[in-house]
Amino acid sequence: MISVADAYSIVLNNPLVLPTEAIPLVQAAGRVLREPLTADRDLPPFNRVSMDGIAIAYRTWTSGQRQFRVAGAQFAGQPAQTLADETACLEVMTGAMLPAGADTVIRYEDVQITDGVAQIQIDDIKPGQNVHHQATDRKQNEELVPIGTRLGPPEMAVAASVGKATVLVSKLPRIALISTGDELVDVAATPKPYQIRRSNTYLLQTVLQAAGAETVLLHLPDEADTMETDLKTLLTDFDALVLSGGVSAGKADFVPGVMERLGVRQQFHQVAQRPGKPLWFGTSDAGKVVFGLPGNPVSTFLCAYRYLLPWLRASLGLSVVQPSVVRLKRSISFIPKLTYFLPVSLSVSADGIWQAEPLPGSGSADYANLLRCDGFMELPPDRSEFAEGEAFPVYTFR
Ligand SMILES: Nc1nc2c(c(=O)[nH]1)N[C@H]1C(S)=C(S)[C@@H](COP(=O)(O)OP(=O)(O)OC[C@H]3O[C@@H](n4cnc5c(N)ncnc54)[C@H](O)[C@@H]3O)O[C@H]1N2
Ligand code: MOO
Ligand SMILES: [Mg+2]
Repeated sequence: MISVADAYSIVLNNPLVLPTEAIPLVQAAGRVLREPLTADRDLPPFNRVSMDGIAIAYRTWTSGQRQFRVAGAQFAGQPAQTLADETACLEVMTGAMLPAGADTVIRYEDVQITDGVAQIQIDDIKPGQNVHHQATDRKQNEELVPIGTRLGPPEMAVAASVGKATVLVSKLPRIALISTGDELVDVAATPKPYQIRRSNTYLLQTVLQAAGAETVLLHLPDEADTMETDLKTLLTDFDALVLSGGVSAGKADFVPGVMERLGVRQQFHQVAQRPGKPLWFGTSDAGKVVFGLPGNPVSTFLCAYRYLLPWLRASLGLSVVQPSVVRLKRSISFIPKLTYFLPVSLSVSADGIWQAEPLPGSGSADYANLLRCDGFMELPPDRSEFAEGEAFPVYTFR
């Protein structure tokens, strides 16, 4: 049995090596960049007028001039005009190029235009005001967004503005989510008294799709030969397999043995944790990855958040998300020498500090208990009493 830390580093050291694909930017939201985004032009690319008004040469203001003949108008989308007569002004619109010969813009709210003459009505203007000067924000050829960044709203805006009509991203991994167990029936079925509906794969689909993977939900019966035949094909068709069930000590727990026969190298089996002790993890020479999650739903759930999700993020080239550290709202004890992942609900105390209410439920098959929880608090294996006010990492799933 290995520690949580060792299991976690083995999992993170075996990410998928995902190929890249060039896709239209309009389909790329949420995908992970595999090329840097660089500025093809200065940002902004020209001296951009930032207020509707008039443009003048500031030195006329300092010489005492307050009235300006309106010599024309510069609109956004037009090449820059020239203020030929510096004692005149040009009307300018937001987003327009600042006309040559002008350097300062006064808003319409601060001028009175009558019969083609603009009268400035404020006492103080600054040189260069209301102009968003070229290259103020970023310079041409500067790297704006590094490889390994997920394309969120700001990144999509920048990608569009620098002209990335197609963008190189990590191919979405194809992951088979496979429940095992003869007691399990389909969601649409009416279970017999000794059957239950298979819920784990729906939970796993929710976790993985949100993080950026293509998933397919499958089910295998407790038959070693059928499992071996089907899993052999699935290993070819998918980048990774996530099984739930069939990894503990039961006579129908065939996953480890079948994986061995299929040449998937066991990286570890059993972790010193609760829930999730029977966790199995393996890799194949062809670069495929297999998670054998313990079947108890809370165990599947915890292993998905503590191991599978960080692994998917690493495979996509994303950085690791650190858990938040939260104080216990009341003391709790846990005797076994295992890392305990305690279901908790989170709230803010009167003095504005996040706190965690222990909600152990009735154990790792009590998936309904998770409905009132926000995450799992990780309690270390080398002690059994945890006091109110002590702070520990929490893996949130909300
Ligand atoms: N003698 C021992 N027995 C067990 C041990 C052990 O160390 N020694 N480990 C316990 C722990 S911890 C867990 S977790 C479970 C894990 O067992 P398996 O991974 O073999 O899972 P199954 O036996 O197939 O199922 C366990 C439990 O979960 C239910 N289940 C399974 N799949 C689903 C699903 N897709 N949706 C909903 N519920 C599911 C299944 O009906 C069983 O009740 O082993 C303990 N035993
Ligand atoms: O992994 Mo188990 O979930 O502790 O029951
Ligand atoms: Mg079992």
